[in-house]
Amino acid sequence: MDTTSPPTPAVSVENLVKRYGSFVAVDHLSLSIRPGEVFGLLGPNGSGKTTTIDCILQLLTYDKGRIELFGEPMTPTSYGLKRRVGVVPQNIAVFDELTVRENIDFFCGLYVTDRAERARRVDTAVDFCGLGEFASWRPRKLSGGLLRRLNIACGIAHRPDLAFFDEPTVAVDAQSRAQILSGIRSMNEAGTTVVYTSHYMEEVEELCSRVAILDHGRIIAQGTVDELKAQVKIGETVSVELANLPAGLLERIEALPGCREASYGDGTLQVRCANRPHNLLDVLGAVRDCHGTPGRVWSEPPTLNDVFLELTGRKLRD
Ligand SMILES: Nc1ncnc2c1ncn2[C@@H]1O[C@H](COP(=O)(O)OP(=O)(O)OP(=O)(O)O)[C@@H](O)[C@H]1O
Repeated sequence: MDTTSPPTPAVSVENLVKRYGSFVAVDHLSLSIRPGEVFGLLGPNGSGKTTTIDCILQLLTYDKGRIELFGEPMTPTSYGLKRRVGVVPQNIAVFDELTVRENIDFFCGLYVTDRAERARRVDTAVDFCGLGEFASWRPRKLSGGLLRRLNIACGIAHRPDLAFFDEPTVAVDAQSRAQILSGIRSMNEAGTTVVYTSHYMEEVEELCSRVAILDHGRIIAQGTVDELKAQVKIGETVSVELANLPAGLLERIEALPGCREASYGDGTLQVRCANRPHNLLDVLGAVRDCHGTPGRVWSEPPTLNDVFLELTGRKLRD
């Protein structure tokens, strides 16, 4: 018999309710984030992600619920706990009149008073976010990607045990995105628990050990990406290159038992399938019967985006 008790959660939220007037933005939400995880919080616009994070951080009052960090109740005056937390907000929050380094030093100084130690941590954060050559620049001269990296450096320079990243890669180029993601990964490897919200499913799939999907202020699914994929009825997407769409093929495909949705565009037939065997063979059989001449044929397993669409019925940015 396994007698080891589960580790104390880094974040525990029980029955959280937040109303704006009569509108319920967070509706009896409970979640538990284990220490050492990268936990993804996903949901369509307005589903309550930022509100939940702001309640956890005590930046908002809430109507009901219990919030604990590392086993201690989190309250507006939990200054000891707040020191252990880093926040990278969705909106860039830096001072225009300070340089890159001065900004990071200011935010780090809210938690670390020892000057020598603070200088070391600021240096590390500057390197970590690849801001070395821009350390003396003012924010208005920085590109969007560098500004995001500065926003991150300000949130994590004090080396928190728990870090919240609210859409940190919005509107950044591929290079900054890669830098941000690898930075978050190495922070996590060094021991920081990470809570991550994003509208980019590939990022979440790559980065997060567990995910919760929110809709209308409620958690509608929670688990590892593989567990979520197993919960829904979607299977692979089969794609077939066809120079022309033979008459009757789309109707024939749509009548297949495994077809959930079929479309043709840009010379490619795409069939989203149910989770059942022989989808590829069935699709190719229908193409052959309609005298189609396939070019390339490929099949992709379901993605987190497919899971999200099935569960919420919506694209992330609708
Ligand atoms: N101060 C406010 N007053 C009234 N309603 C608000 C307020 N702040 C947020 N809301 C509403 O609460 C709901 C949840 O908003 P929230 O910002 O938490 O969503 P989100 O999931 O973070 O969205 P996004 O992906 O767009 O950042 C939305 O319907 C929003 O309009």
